[in-house]
Amino acid sequence: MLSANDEPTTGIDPTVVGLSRAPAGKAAFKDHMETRPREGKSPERLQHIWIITGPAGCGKTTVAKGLEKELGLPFLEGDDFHPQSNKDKMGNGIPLTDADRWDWLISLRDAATEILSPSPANNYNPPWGVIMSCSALKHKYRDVMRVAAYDHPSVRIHFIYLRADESILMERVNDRKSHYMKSSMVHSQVETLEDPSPERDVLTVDVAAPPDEVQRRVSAAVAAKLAEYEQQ
Ligand SMILES: Nc1ncnc2c1ncn2[C@@H]1O[C@H](COP(=O)(O)OP(=O)(O)O)[C@@H](O)[C@H]1O
Ligand SMILES: O=C(O)[C@H](O)[C@@H](O)[C@H](O)[C@H](O)COP(=O)(O)O
Repeated sequence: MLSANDEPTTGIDPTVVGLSRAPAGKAAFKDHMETRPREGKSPERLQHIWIITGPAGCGKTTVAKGLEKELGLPFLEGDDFHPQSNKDKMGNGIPLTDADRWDWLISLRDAATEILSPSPANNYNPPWGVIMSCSALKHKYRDVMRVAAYDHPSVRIHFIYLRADESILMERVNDRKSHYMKSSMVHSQVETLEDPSPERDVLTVDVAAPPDEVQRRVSAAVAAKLAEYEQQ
């Protein structure tokens, strides 16, 4: 049985790059979708926060929506949590500063922990996880998200880092119309990015592939991570 502080120690490499095999589909996640405590298992289920991360244009929203559908979990769109002042700044081609980002990150984190807490809104039966999109470009921004597990021993944080070259990001942001983030911001996003790949709770997915293939890679990474917990 997995206790609150245990982490999987199986041999599965947590860094998943360029997987090409399809995941087992919805069945792979069935056990985690179960909302009742199961006999013989701890009634305190683990809850997972899946943070889809990477610079503008890497495909966070696209992937998060795909996972939302596949896992049947709530999705928090990071863009929706920016104050208007941040959107105006980015829309004018001015990169955000650390000071602009703290409250945004904290509000996203708080929204995730609220969803995962028993409340009248979820009939005291919160979901087994939540998905969010959030660029979380720097290590310290990711640490803000990691705080979500400090006071909630049943919560596990996973970053799914969508890795792409600047040329791909430029292409995708250029193709995306009616978004405040324009392609002139891509370079500063890449410059600001501190490579998340070496961090132990990060699953890295190469996204230089069509959307269906990227979605398969992400689903496979999620299924592999969940399988680690099942093996405990
Ligand atoms: N794998 C992909 N291949 C080609 N285009 C993609 C892919 N994933 C997303 N896109 C497109 O790229 C643009 C940016 O994707 P989006 O999900 O908004 O990225 P982000 O949320 O990271 O900024 C959108 O127009 C989207 O339709
Ligand atoms: O879809 C996008 O283009 C990005 O998700 C973008 O909208 C995001 O909100 C900013 O990237 C946040 O600001 P920073 O990435 O500069 O922290």
